[in-house]
Amino acid sequence: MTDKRSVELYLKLLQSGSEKKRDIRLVIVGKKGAGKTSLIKRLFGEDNTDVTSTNGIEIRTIKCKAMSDDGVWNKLDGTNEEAEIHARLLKQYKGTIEESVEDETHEAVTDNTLKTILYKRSEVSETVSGQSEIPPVYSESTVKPQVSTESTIKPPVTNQQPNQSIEEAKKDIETMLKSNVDLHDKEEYATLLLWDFAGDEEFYHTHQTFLSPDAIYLVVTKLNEADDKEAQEMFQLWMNSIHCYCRLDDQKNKVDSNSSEMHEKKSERDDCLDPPVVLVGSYKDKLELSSGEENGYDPLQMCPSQVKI
Ligand SMILES: Nc1nc2c(ncn2[C@@H]2O[C@H](COP(=O)(O)OP(=O)(O)OP(=O)(O)O)[C@@H](O)[C@H]2O)c(=O)[nH]1
Ligand SMILES: [Mg+2]
Repeated sequence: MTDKRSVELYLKLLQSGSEKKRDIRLVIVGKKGAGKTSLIKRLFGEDNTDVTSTNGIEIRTIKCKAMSDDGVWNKLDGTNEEAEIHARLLKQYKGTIEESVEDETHEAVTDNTLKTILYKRSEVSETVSGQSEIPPVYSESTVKPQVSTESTIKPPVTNQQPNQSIEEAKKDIETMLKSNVDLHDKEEYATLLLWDFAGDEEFYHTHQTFLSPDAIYLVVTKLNEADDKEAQEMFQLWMNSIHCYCRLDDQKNKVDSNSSEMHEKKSERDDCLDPPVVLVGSYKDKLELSSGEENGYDPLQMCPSQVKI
């Protein structure tokens, strides 16, 4: 961040390609001691007998593989970071690699692929800026150096010679091509991010920074406190905070104090809660049920009646 030219270059390069985001952020919120961390541990089959209170936000990253169409995510074990990076980069050039494999030796594949990648890169830089502002990686035999005195962005200051960069790029691509990435693999790498929030009120002023519409929320509430006014207010606070960040248009989401209008809008909102919230009732073991309730127990009935969920 201290090298201004590198930042500009990086921002320009970001415009030269796009990728589908396959991350899901699951945010777990609720009042202090509601059982958020215990719930996560339980969901992942971990021991939850000795849980300590969360400080700030604890983030867990769970790597998965997912088919784009069936919605099933399978958890991956071990480190797949390198394979993931290789797959993400090579799949962009699937067609080129396959064409090259058909008529060339492995050596030529690398050269052709590299040529195409480099060519595409300089082509993009022309398209984006109207002039060649991004200093392309080049090789004497393929693409001519395009960094001239007219370039508005100079290459970042490094000790590397241009040929050194191209050699390193070649080596990287060779390594990737040898890494057995299955270009026909229909499953894509995906990441589940679990954000376990601390329930302390001291952290509530940070909500605006961390709550976003690009998440699914688990709101944890103690079932044995369903009649406690303070607990109800806290629960409502979480629901309101989350839905401050919805994406649906204002008309559908605005909670109008005018009651007749509110009832009309309420039914519309019922169908399209956004971002999605899953309500989890904890402390079921501490519920004192009367004899009639024991068999027909409905956790949703325990939710404070005036709370919109
Ligand atoms: N009896 C009972 N105890 C629970 C239940 N869930 C959690 N606890 C206990 O409640 C205490 C607090 O649980 P945590 O999981 O740390 O709660 P938290 O919501 O993560 O708390 P903070 O991180 O401080 O906001 C722990 O001692 C847990 O063992 C439950 O369903 N029943
Ligand atoms: Mg916790």
